[in-house]
Amino acid sequence: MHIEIFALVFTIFVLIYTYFKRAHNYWKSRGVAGPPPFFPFGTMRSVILRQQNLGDKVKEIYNEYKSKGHRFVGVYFFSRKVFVALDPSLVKNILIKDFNHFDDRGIYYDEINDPLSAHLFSLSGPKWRNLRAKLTPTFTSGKLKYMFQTFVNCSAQMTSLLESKALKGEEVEIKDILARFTTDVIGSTAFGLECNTMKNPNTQFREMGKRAFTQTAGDAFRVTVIRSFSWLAKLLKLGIFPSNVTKFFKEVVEETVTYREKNNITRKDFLQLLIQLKNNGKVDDDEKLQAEIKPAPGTSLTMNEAAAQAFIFFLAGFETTATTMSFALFEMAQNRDIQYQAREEVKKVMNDFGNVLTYDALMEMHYLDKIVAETLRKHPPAPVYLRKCTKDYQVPETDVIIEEGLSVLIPALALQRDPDYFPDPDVFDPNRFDDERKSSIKDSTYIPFGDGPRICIGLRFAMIQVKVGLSMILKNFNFTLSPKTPLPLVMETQGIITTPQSGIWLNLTTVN
Ligand code: HEM
Repeated sequence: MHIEIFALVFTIFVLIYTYFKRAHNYWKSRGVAGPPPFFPFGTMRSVILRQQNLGDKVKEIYNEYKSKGHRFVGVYFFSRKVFVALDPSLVKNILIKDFNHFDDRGIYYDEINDPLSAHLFSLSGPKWRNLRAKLTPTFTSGKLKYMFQTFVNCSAQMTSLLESKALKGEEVEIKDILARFTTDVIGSTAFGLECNTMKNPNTQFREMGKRAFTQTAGDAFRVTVIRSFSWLAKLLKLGIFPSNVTKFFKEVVEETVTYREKNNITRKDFLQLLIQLKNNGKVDDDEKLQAEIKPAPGTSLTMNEAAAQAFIFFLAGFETTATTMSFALFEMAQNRDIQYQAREEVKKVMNDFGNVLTYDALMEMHYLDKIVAETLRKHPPAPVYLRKCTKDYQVPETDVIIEEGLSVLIPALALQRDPDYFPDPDVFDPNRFDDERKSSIKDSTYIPFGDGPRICIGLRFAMIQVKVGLSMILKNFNFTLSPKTPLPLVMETQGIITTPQSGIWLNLTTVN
């Protein structure tokens, strides 16, 4: 009996091993270079075991293979094959020129059992195209101007909290406070909730937001099943996020929409625009947000679809922008002349606008724009991102075919830290984005928001939020790096967004 069990286990092991061996021969047999794969992790052992950040690992591979003259490489996550584009012209083809071969991300969604998963980030094909067309008008500068006061109100609450800490001489972990600021902004604009996490850091909204970004062992197992056996995930009705998280966000949207419709309430936020899409199939022109428009049949959003978009705005928007502001402050804390110049600009512009932070004032802060651009170059929150090949694609000037169904990885961090494109890449130099120098940046080497038709839809919203947060801090505080911040920064090894493991600690003093 023991021998039979042993034989069975042995046979299963041999079968799995053979399967992996064969899978791991894929790139070599096609003449595509890449790091040698090992059973069972493939080429990403350190990332899978959470010993290394994905962005850093890809940068390591990029540097090694680019220096050997390769324009692309093949890697494996377990047995999953991933094509990595190293050459900017190839990146440009994938994101822009030959987009019709790569218009999907290959992210699992299940409209029926997990309606919140069917959002703009995960949808593909005509469904994505149709939704993108509908949502694009919600991000025009006119609509963002309309919401601007919400950004300012939330930043004022943040400034009061920072002031109380500064006056007590307390060090602050700025990433946490900025995440509360961005949670308040998105909570208000996408869900219509006054979260006020500055006063109450443990609101259910923030807790649920944090839970969505934390991966327990159970979550990791569920996500692995979803990624590897999507048919089984659909059968078992598994969702990407824990069910209490999706239930919470779905109910918030449903309750707020019902309340607004019943009481005829309108507000200047995304949710109002999503309600318009639900009822009318399109958003109103900027000047007539409350006007009646005849519904265009079959084009409106359902309640679930509206909730899914609010959910992705929150997921894609709060951590990315908080991280960007944190890194900008980290760099300015160490480069005091840059901090000084930025503060002088903010003070001057504010003075010109009667000491009120308006949308137009923000647009005049050009040095701050360069600081944000350089922060996103040196510390892109999304160090890599994925596309899925939807139609076989022959890599130009080669015989290599990227087959339909394969994942394609874009190494944003590696390109943006490549000394061939950005000399002294580890130096924080906002003047790289001066008008004349900016025009010489090679195409597709600076891509913190992606590029092409699937470029980040929240780009302008993000820039406004980041600039509002930074200008309020610069105007009100001088800041230095606390010795509590470990140098060099150590990045989290889990999650896709680059974020410092021990946070960023600052000492603040008020500006007179
Ligand atoms: C600094 C902040 C942000 C960064 C660095 C960032 C970065 C990115 C990147 C790299 C992509 C993928 C682009 C591609 O595949 O070509 C993306 C997509 C997306 N982002 Fe952002 N993002 C930021 C803020 C936001 C905000 C504030 C929102 C919403 C309010 C948002 C919503 C989205 C959505 C919905 C997509 C998917 C677009 C589509 O597939 O059509 N992002 N973002």
